[in-house]
Amino acid sequence: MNNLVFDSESLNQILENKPASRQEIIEIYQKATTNPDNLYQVSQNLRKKFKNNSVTFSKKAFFNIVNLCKDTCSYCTYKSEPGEAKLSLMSKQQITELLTLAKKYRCVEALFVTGEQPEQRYQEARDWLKENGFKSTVEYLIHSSELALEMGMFPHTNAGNLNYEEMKELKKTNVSMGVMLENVSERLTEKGMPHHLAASKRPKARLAILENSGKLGIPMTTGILVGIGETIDEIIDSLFAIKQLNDKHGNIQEVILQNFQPKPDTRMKNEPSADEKYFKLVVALSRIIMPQMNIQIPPNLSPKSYQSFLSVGINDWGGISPLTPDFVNPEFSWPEINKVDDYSKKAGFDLKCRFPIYPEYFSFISKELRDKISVIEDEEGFVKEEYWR
Ligand SMILES: O=c1nc2n(C[C@H](O)[C@H](O)[C@H](O)CO)c3cc(O)ccc3cc-2c(=O)[nH]1
Ligand SMILES: C[C@H]1O[C@@H](n2cnc3c(N)ncnc32)[C@H](O)[C@@H]1O
Ligand code: MET
Ligand code: SF4
Repeated sequence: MNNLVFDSESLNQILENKPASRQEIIEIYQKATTNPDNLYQVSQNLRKKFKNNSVTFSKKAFFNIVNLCKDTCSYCTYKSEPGEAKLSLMSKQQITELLTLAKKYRCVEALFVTGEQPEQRYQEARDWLKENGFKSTVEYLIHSSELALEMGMFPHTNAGNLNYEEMKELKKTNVSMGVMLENVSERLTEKGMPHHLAASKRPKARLAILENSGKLGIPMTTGILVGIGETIDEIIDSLFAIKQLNDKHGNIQEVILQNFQPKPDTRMKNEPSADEKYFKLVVALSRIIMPQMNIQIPPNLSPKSYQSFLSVGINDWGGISPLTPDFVNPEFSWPEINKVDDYSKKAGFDLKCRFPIYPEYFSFISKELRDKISVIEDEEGFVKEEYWR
């Protein structure tokens, strides 16, 4: 590859004619490590071209349904053991109470999160299910999703590796679902690596889940956890794996780029958080690998600088909760929506409140769900201002 690739105009041309190849992306990255400006220019142009001047977010409440988990990821502080203060086993009443409160705060999304197959490993989880009248966590999620819909909120479930039948059931009530690929690298599952004790994070398993979501036509959120000891090649391979899935099924609605933050009670407590320069390069590469994709970074994980990511390619802030903590990163509180609005405006962008499902994917869901959205959507498919401001 010659120096032309580094020139932003030539880069643009490459992307006009055909998608960038893996090898081109590696070279673009290498050159950008000394001078990232051209790369940023191109990612910003693509972002403008496909996403205009909008940046979106989802006004959500985080339902920590059950945080017992049969797996152990070395970076995770969400997972709890029985008896710990942070253990969460939400009762039906607690779920109803939080839904009621979320409605008062004018939330649109109910984000349901669980550990991985908790009842497979913990008697406490089996007892909890029994007390609430359910045979499985998924059955409980189906019930919770129905409750959310009844109260006028839209469920988005991220319960890790669900099987085809389970996802098919949840599709009836969930407008979208999520599962993070994290990374496609087998190396990260080896001894001493972050996914060694997490069978559900084996790349083949995660890719199979995403493949199933494609077969089922579920609008799907996935993404990469950046800064967990991966190489840039492994990041690039992960991005191409997501692109390939989406080229096949067209159901990947957004890619979350989540920057690792160390947690004191985890094996990775002494590892540094993801380097911001590196993280920004990953954001920009994601935009040029998938020019039309919705690309999200969580603003709470870059509290001092999140607005600067608008100029390297992102177009979404993900879920922002006015009432619940981010149970995955509890030390990082959500910015106020008004602040995010101000910062976005100052950077030249209009903040819009989206549903958990993006407007481009409305045709994927049932008429029943579609009708529920249409009551409060504006001409562009976002949430009418009067429903969330
Ligand atoms: O508040 C959070 N929301 C998380 N979300 C929700 C996300 O921010 C958005 O609200 C939804 O994706 C809506 O599209 C996730 C969704 C996924 O599908 C997979 C992983 C996450 C991770 C988080 C998270 O760590 N914190
Ligand atoms: C729910 C999602 O949160 C992300 N996640 C888990 N632990 C951390 C951490 N320490 N820092 C940043 N993100 C994390 C993973 O990507 C997981 O899939
Ligand atoms: C905090 S992670 C929540 C979802 C699931 N346990 C996963 O890792 O994908
Ligand atoms: S990230 Fe998800 S699968 Fe991994 S330990 Fe945490 S809850 Fe379990």
